[in-house]
Amino acid sequence: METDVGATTSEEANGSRAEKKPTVIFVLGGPGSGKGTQCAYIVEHFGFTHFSAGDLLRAEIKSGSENGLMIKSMINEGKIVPSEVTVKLLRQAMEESGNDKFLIDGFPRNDENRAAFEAVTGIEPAFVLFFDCPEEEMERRILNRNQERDDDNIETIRKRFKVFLESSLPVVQYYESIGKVHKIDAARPIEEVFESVKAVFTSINEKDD
Ligand SMILES: Nc1ncnc2c1ncn2[C@@H]1O[C@H](COP(=O)(O)OP(=O)(O)OP(=O)(O)O)[C@@H](O)[C@H]1O
Ligand SMILES: O=c1ccn([C@@H]2O[C@H](COP(=O)(O)O)[C@@H](O)[C@H]2O)c(=O)[nH]1
Ligand SMILES: [Mg+2]
Repeated sequence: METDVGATTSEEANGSRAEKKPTVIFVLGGPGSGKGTQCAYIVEHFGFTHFSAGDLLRAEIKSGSENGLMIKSMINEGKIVPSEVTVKLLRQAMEESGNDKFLIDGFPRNDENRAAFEAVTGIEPAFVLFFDCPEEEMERRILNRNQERDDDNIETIRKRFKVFLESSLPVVQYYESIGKVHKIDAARPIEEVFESVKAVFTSINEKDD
């Protein structure tokens, strides 16, 4: 069965039945803080489907889409791709997944992203995981990562850090102000970080029972 992401059913239009919205968790943190790494573990243990917004954008470049060149040049400059492009890709991926529990990694990147996602899908995140890590550690990790990403060079990394501080941290602060952030110390070994992540998911599952 397809997950209905932000669509309105005829019954809803009549006001007779509200559609159950999918559960979305935003996974935020600076470049190289370990978002993708931890999401892989969460998927294994808690049955979520993981979408990295960056991965979806890189796939869009590879697909030869008409937006490909624009996306490629934004990524190479560490800039934030327009919300309409990213939200469309996320919405499509969620609809096609067949799941109703999503980890959205590396999005929203700015306040406009956040507002566009909520307006288009009608979904607010259940909570936000924020991986907190010092810049020197993130830089070390990215420079040691061998994924052949065009933006994993020191010049673009510094631009990505600047954009993170100026545009993405305010989104985390917004969610903090409404009590939705679980902050994780990400400057520890992978297994230790996951112990803290696991504790968040376990306590939320217990509350739901
Ligand atoms: N806790 C950790 N300690 C040491 N290395 C780590 C840790 N977590 C992840 N790494 C490594 O650091 C690199 C970056 O991790 P990852 O790709 O998960 O980060 P990310 O937050 O998704 O980065 P980006 O925002 O650039 O996509 C990878 O090579 C990964 O293996
Ligand atoms: O919502 C998003 C996510 C990513 N981008 C662009 O992609 C790169 C790489 O993102 P990662 O999360 O590190 O994979 C990022 O620097 C942005 O240029 C985006 O525009 N919007
Ligand atoms: Mg990543």
